[in-house]
Amino acid sequence: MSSFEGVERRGLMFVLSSPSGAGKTTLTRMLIEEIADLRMSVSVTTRAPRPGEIDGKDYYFVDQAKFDQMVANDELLEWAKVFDNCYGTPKAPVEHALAAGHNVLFDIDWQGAQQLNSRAPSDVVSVFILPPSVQALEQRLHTRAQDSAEVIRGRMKKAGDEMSHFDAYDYVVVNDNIGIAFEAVKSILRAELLKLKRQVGMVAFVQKLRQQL
Ligand SMILES: Nc1ncnc2c1ncn2[C@@H]1O[C@H](COP(=O)(O)OP(=O)(O)OP(=O)(O)O)[C@@H](O)[C@H]1O
Ligand SMILES: Nc1nc2c(ncn2[C@@H]2O[C@H](COP(=O)(O)O)[C@@H](O)[C@H]2O)c(=O)[nH]1
Repeated sequence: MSSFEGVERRGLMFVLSSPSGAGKTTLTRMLIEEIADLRMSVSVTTRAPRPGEIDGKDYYFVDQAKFDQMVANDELLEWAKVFDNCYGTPKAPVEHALAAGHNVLFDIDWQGAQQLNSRAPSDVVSVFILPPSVQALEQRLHTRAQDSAEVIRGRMKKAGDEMSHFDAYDYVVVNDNIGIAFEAVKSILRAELLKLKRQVGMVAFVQKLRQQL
């Protein structure tokens, strides 16, 4: 448990999903920079690193045998096959962060969000990020300039499938202007952190206030 203005709080799992290129990596980086007490969950993947990606920071890059071993050893909180590669969330760091009262941020697909939701429904807050248009989505994938034309075509093909799961999320944000989308996502997180059920020390806090009257 952590403490916020003297009141003990329970950590939450904040999940962002979107079709590839809608902007969740950008938003997660902005959130981590600005919000204290928020820890990024670093996933394992069998995908090859993109230029500039750092092992242990952006992902843990592993081969299929290592990934399968992690699944068999129950080391992943959730995992899924996305665009022909495997991705998963290492369990131990998330459990340690939550136990220490931190909030944990996840950039995962709809299958992972579904698995987290069924494990810990009251601790998960999920946000689906949409692009303002299909043209903008494709443009962003090209501007990012980190995937081949073939990979981009594949991701655009699957964007519709990913988007069809928007209604399983708690919130939906259209990322047109990045500043506005960031403010929206931040407001969601701040409001969720103030929910009474997460401020587990509030009963004691109010009792103390009343005793002083
Ligand atoms: N509101 C925005 N307007 C214009 N460009 C944006 C906006 N948001 C993000 N981008 C750009 O779009 C590209 C894709 O964004 P990002 O990598 O964050 O997407 P993603 O959803 O994490 O994709 P993936 O699922 O493939 O990892 C990046 O180059 C990013 O700088
Ligand atoms: N279910 C999970 N999905 C994950 C995880 N880590 C990332 N992802 C999702 O995969 C796609 C592709 O990511 P990219 O980095 O190759 O562009 C994207 O939708 C991510 O959100 C994970 O641990 N579990």
